Amino acid sequence: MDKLKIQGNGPLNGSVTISGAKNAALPLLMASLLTDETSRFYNVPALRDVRTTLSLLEQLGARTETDGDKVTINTSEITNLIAPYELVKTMRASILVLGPLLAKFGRAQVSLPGGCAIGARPVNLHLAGLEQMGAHIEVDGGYITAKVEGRLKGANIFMDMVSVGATENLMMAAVLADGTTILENAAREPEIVDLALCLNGMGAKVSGAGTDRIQISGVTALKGCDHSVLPDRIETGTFLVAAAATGGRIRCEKAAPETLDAVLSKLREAGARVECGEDWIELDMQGKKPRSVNIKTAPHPGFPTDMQAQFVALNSVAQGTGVVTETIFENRFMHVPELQRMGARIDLEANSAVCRGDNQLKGAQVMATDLRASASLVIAGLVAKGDTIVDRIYHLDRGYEKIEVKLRGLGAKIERIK
Ligand SMILES: CC(=O)N[C@H]1[C@@H](OP(=O)(O)OP(=O)(O)OC[C@H]2O[C@@H](n3ccc(=O)[nH]c3=O)[C@H](O)[C@@H]2O)O[C@H](CO)[C@@H](O)[C@@H]1O
Ligand SMILES: C=C(OP(=O)(O)O)C(=O)O
Repeated sequence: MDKLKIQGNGPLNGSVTISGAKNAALPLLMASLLTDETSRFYNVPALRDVRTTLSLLEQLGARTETDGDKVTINTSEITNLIAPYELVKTMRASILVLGPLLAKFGRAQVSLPGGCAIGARPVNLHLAGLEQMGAHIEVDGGYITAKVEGRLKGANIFMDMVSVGATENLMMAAVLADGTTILENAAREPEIVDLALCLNGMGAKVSGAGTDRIQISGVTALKGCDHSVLPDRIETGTFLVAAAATGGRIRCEKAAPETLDAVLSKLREAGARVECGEDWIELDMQGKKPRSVNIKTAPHPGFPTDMQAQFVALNSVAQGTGVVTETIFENRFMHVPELQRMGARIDLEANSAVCRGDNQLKGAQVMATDLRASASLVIAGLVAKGDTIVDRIYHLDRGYEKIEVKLRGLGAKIERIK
């Protein structure tokens, strides 16, 4: 199993190119199931989750070709409508084949994703929305079996929690439904806007994406697409926090600053000078230590839960005390005990982490437990005195493209140990 060895060596400095967003790429690739034609995607990140998605699509009968960051998918011969446990257990986003398969082929069988390190993560909203659109759904033996007679029917769906995945699944189901679907209390994440943009490019009629009310007028068929994946706002935020924690100065190229308002505002509060252009962000700590910040996660445009762990690492070395409150997932503080092993002074109180800064972390052997927890350990390793070994980095490889290569480009001493 690969590990990362990090030797804390001062401020990050330089320029880094941001990859396409994992959380945009996964639903976009699944959307190729909605057409018989060929779809072409650009700026697709080379990630484990993308490879898993392509394997899943291939199992269903799609033909895929990857050439650098371009992925071509032909879905003219989908022969299998089952997403098996072996793949779904490694990537929860596999549930996103359910809406497209049901809308296009009238049936699908998808393994229940089950819980994961950060929480239970049920899919009740996905299933309830599809049922409202006329699907008959059974859950048995760990599998969701969904069927519909003829086409799905447009419906007015109110989701009583804001869910990114349910919004995406129902949006993809609704584009081929008979009639109009309204999704109320929809998630407003930039990745949903990107999906709507792609679907409209395929001939769908989606409006309101980016607001909490999305309207979809169903059409009978969609064509293939040519779509470039949105830049990864979480990868961008992770590099910016790493630079801030080390007192450094970096420039993120090919980024999407407009998707990062809440994160940039917290970085400014932490004392960073942040400047943005159309597709770049520069952060400069001017050699200073960051100040601790208080954070409360919330659905977009609130502060993203996927950036929470990185800010816990930042607060652990910043000046003063910062309180980080997690409101989206019930178990997303798995990084805290590992950071404590490096000397971080953090108290967990209900769903808050009270981080006392003014502290020098020390390198240690730590274990990655989930994707963003891993990122926080890497950041801690960059500011710690001595060597840090991060184990189980397969979590990191799900969502960060060549993170050690990119960090080395910024001057970090980090290597992958096979
Ligand atoms: C691949 C992808 O895009 N993953 C992102 C997506 O995950 P994902 O789409 O799984 O997250 P959701 O937005 O659905 O989850 C938000 C909350 O709603 C709950 N819930 C969700 C669905 C449901 O049917 N019932 C239910 O109770 C979840 O348990 C969680 O507490 O959004 C999360 C929240 O921004 C991010 O952390 C993930 O990185
Ligand atoms: C939780 C995350 O991803 P996923 O929903 O794929 O588990 C994440 O990207 O931080």
